[in-house]
Amino acid sequence: MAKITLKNLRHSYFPEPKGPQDYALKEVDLDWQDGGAYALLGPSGCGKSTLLNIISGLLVPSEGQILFDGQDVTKLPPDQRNIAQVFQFPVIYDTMTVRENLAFPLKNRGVDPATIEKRVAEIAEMLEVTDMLDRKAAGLSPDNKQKISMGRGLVRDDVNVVMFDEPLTVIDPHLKWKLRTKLKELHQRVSHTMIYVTHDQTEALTFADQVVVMQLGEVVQIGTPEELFERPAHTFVGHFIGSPGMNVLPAEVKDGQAYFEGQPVTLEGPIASDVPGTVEIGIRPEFVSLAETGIPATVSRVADVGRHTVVEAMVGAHKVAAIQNGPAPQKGDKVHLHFTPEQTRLYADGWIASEPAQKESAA
Ligand SMILES: Nc1ncnc2c1ncn2[C@@H]1O[C@H](COP(=O)(O)OP(=O)(O)OP(=O)(O)O)[C@@H](O)[C@H]1O
Repeated sequence: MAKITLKNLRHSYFPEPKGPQDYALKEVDLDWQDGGAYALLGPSGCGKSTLLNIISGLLVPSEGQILFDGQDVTKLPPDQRNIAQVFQFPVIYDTMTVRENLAFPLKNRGVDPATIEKRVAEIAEMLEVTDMLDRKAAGLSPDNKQKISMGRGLVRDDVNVVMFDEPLTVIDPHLKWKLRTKLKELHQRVSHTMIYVTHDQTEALTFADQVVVMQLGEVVQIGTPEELFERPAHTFVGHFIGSPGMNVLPAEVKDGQAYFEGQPVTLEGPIASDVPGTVEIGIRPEFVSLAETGIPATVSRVADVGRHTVVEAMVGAHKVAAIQNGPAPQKGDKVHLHFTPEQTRLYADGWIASEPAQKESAA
């Protein structure tokens, strides 16, 4: 295993890129720590596959370097990078048994038969496929085939990184959660560096210790699932993670005070008195409550989603979502909204511009 460093990485599919819009990857500087469980999360077209292909060696970046434990591998072909990859669709040999499929990557590398037998038995036990070892792969269900495909990715213990590219695409929805949890457990047992590529926040947040969020060819935030939820560094992260996503509301700043629709709003911490660019307030629906006083609003929609109610209320022309655990109002009700100050952030041109709340000193 290795620490993977991406240094000043940029990639354009155009031979002569004219500006940032021509780059699929704009500027990526990243360290993937040895043994980490990472998710690469972002919408379709944000550059996830481009980044993955650069790490695996299928693509040489237009600019920048890839280092494995400090060694430059930018120009090395895939077979010299010692990487295991699990794709969207199972890559297994139908004519072989499950045992032969799992053994294949080891046999290919000349590993001795006793070690192969031991390792295959371990991986089969972890994936709960021991009873299938002597069955031909052709007869397996799609999810079992994908399990074997994952097993082939995990069976070698000498790889630098195991990369999963949307591995649950073919899996039935009711089995997805099972495999997702299994993968997390497998990471804890085999402790390989793993990179899990997905556009699905649930998959990313369940699997990863660190989530790398990408948008339009850029990394917008790297953090634990809690950090991404608690304090999104960019409004995109706030929108993309959470259900519903963060409210992003147009704001004004005068003399260090933020306003939404003319109403003063208390933020988590200090801001510069003159915040440049487009200014917005970000507050998650979990931290908006209906109160006696606050910002006047009219309820426009009430949705009971089981554990709680999502209330949408209009403040002028702007919709604000609030998660309510108590009695729900009705459509058309006049209400007041209260934003929890420690959870209310300011964003300038999309990026966070308020300071975190000052912790009281223990003096
Ligand atoms: N071979 C290619 N030639 C030209 N443009 C490409 C090529 N591959 C990808 N792109 C463009 O590069 C950008 C990033 O694409 P990429 O496939 O890396 O994104 P992604 O996040 O993996 O999306 P998806 O989840 O849909 O695969 C997109 O604008 C895409 O159209």
